[in-house]
Amino acid sequence: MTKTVNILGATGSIGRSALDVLSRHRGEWRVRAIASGSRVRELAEAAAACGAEAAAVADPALKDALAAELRARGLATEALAGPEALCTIAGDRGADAVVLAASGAAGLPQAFAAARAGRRMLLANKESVVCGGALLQSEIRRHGASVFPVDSEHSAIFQCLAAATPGQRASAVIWLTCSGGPFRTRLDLSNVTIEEASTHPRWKMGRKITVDSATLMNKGLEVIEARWLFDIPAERIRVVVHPESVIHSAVAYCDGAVMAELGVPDMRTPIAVALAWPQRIESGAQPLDLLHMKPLTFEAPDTQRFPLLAMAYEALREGGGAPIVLNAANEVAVEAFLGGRIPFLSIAEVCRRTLEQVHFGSPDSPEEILEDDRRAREAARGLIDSSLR
Ligand SMILES: NC(=O)C1=CN([C@@H]2O[C@H](COP(=O)(O)OP(=O)(O)OC[C@H]3O[C@@H](n4cnc5c(N)ncnc54)[C@H](OP(=O)(O)O)[C@@H]3O)[C@@H](O)[C@H]2O)C=CC1
Ligand SMILES: CC(=O)[C@@H](O)[C@H](O)COP(=O)(O)O
Ligand SMILES: [Mn+2]
Repeated sequence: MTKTVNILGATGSIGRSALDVLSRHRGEWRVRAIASGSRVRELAEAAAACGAEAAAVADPALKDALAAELRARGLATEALAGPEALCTIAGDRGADAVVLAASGAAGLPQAFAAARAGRRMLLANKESVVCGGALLQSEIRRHGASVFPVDSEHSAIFQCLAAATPGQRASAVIWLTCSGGPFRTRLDLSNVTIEEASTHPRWKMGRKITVDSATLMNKGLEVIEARWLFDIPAERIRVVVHPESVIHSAVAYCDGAVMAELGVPDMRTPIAVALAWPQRIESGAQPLDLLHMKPLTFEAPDTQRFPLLAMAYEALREGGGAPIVLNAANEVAVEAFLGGRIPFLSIAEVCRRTLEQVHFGSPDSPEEILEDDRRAREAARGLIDSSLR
């Protein structure tokens, strides 16, 4: 029988890769609904290509524009708009799976909606795991939802842990691999350009995550993501720089065995894993040719030049609202950097100062998380504005 899937963030890098994988399995999978932030033309094009029954934009003011784009392509796709419509799509019990691939904390309500509806969650949006913390995990368990990580490292860890017993997991150590980003060997980061920070050495991704990889904040977010997705404390999560991005992460067991997942850097592989698990399906990714592979190298991350990685560990240790504050400050600072308002090095500085300034306890609801997120953003923007005066 054909299965159905909804995709949040369908116009983005992950969303397009997911549509590509699905297009190879039209007999088994049908796309039911897709959603994006504001780019209505791209969303309508995606609807035309995948035949979605409904399409939604987060911006409520764009409903008519979306409807016009759909009509212009002769589509009967229903046009929806607004954050509630996106949550309805995320929690749609008529879909067998939902791909959560919005960028940033904007994806948080969608993750909670999917969790509360007990969905099969194909989870790319790491910010929702970072901000949702223990609360999101408890909602996932309470409502019988299941999470299949799409983030490449977490997909690797998921596969390396798949056969582990609870006893084996209890002492397992996660090796989270990190490309090192575009500035791994660059000593002076004071004159980094937007273009340089927006070019990843191995992966083609959205702009925000690409800058996060350049600051190593991406790895910091991934440490927090791994802590919650695998219920493993920070002390047993280690980061290793592996510039070739062939080993996507590894798990070390107490007997000395280390399980790793390898592959070419292509997000269609983790998407296919998440979609089909425990089966495996063709993804379109090239096979890894072990005979012609360059040497694999490893080094320790430099937390002096890239302090955001250490800040993420600290935020995790501090707990409460600290990861929410760090994430919010980072989103604001990255946006300011990409807008040409602050230099690259100020991203970490804005995060550090916001963490010093703003403290919240553990949130009790997604609404409280969003309120903490809003207040942290306000503080980060204040710091940026005062630094520009
Ligand atoms: N790209 C990658 O290879 C990887 C990405 N990830 C994670 O996946 C997520 C998506 O990343 P990526 O695809 O690169 O990002 P992109 O910037 O390429 O795409 C972001 C998507 O989110 C949509 N969007 C924007 N605002 C909202 C909103 N309020 N609600 C719903 N959707 C919204 C955008 O729509 P619009 O086009 O209309 O703006 C777009 O479809 C991030 O959390 C990232 O960290 C994780 C691992 C790898
Ligand atoms: C593809 C993916 O999962 C990204 O998160 C990628 O890992 C970024 O690479 P680095 O953050 O290691 O540079
Ligand atoms: Mn990743």
